[in-house]
Amino acid sequence: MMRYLTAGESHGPQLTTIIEGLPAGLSVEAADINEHLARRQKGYGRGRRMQIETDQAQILSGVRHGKTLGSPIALVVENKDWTHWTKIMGAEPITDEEEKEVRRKITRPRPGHADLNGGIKYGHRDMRNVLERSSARETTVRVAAGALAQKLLKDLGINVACHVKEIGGVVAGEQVLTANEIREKSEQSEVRCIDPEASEEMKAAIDQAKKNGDSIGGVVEVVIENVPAGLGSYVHYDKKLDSKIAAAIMSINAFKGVEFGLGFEMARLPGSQVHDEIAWSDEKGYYRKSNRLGGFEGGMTTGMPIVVKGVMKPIPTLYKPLESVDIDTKEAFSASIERSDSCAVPAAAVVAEAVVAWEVAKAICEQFDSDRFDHLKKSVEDHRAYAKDY
Ligand SMILES: Cc1cc2nc3c(=O)[nH]c(=O)nc-3n(C[C@H](O)[C@H](O)[C@H](O)COP(=O)(O)O)c2cc1C
Ligand SMILES: C=C(O[C@@H]1CC(C(=O)O)=C[C@@H](OP(=O)(O)O)[C@H]1O)C(=O)O
Repeated sequence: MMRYLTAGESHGPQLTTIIEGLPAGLSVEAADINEHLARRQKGYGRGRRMQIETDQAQILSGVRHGKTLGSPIALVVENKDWTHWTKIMGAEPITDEEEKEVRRKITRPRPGHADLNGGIKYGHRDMRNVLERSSARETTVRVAAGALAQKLLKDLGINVACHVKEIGGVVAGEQVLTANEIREKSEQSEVRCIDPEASEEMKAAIDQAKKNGDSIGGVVEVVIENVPAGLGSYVHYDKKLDSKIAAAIMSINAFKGVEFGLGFEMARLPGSQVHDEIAWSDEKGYYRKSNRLGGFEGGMTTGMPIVVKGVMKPIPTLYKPLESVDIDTKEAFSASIERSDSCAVPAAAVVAEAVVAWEVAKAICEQFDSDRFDHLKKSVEDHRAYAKDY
């Protein structure tokens, strides 16, 4: 089974992930990962931290001469910012005097961040201990793990893309494009949006929010094309692949909702305008005449593109902070102000792409012969041929 763990604090020395279960013999190089790390760092609306970091993955185990070994893969990404935080974030004990000097204790929790709940849960009186791990800095290594999943999918002929549909109420116009076209067009936009006019309006909305000391959220979409039909299962609740993808999206910091295909609009439409008619052709085998369900029926892939959206709430840290309470004095205060992004929706789209790719790759490796990549490829090809003529 494919799985990974991550470790690391936002201002600690590095982020680490250990990834297990990828087949042996998959071609992988650091460049495959770094491409996605760079994409995640980009995007209009990010704060100063992204000018400090240049995220690069070091592959420490599990890959030899450009091929996976089948053994656990350890990846690390350094935090360049660590050099400014060694005393504040170091593991070694410090004296009371040193602590007074270096500590930036957080006692005024930010509404919408993990500060207060995390402090109560773990008994921390300095909510920096919560912030450091609840920070979306951790998504760096999730994108690194997702990059390996994306490499596996790519080598099986499965294309993955993401783009931004909405920021701060500005909605991109609808376009019918392939995953590769979405990737190409969205990468040309500073907000990762395929509609150039909406891109400019989104940037203006971000500027305005920043000027107001406020933040804005939005909607991202992930598209995965050429997925084999029948991934996942209907036989048990925990085997439904759409539910795993939904959980993966919801696990991204600040994500509050998920939709497949027409999503919540389905509530307002009759069945005849929601379900996708089934057809068969010599060339394609079974297909759907539309893809309003976003690639899933019964917790299983239909073979049509997976189309999933996630909504990101506005960033919680506000330069004009909301009211909060100091946990030492219980007095009302403005919440802490930390260096912050004003909008991270374009970056979050890349994270969404990575976590969805991971779930799809994992489902493939669970369903097919996956100790060796060459066997996996053959097994997927055989299944495609079988499903076509079923
Ligand atoms: C890519 C990305 C960047 C983020 N940047 C910030 C930020 O600069 N400041 C902030 O307060 N929250 C930021 N967030 C959101 C917080 O991490 C998130 O709101 C927090 O962990 C609380 O979790 P919840 O919103 O899921 O409840 C970011 C999220 C993502 C995905
Ligand atoms: C570091 C990243 O995002 C961070 C996510 C984040 C948060 O609270 O989630 C807060 C900010 O961190 P800092 O306080 O160091 O400026 C963001 O920059 C990153 O995406 O790599």
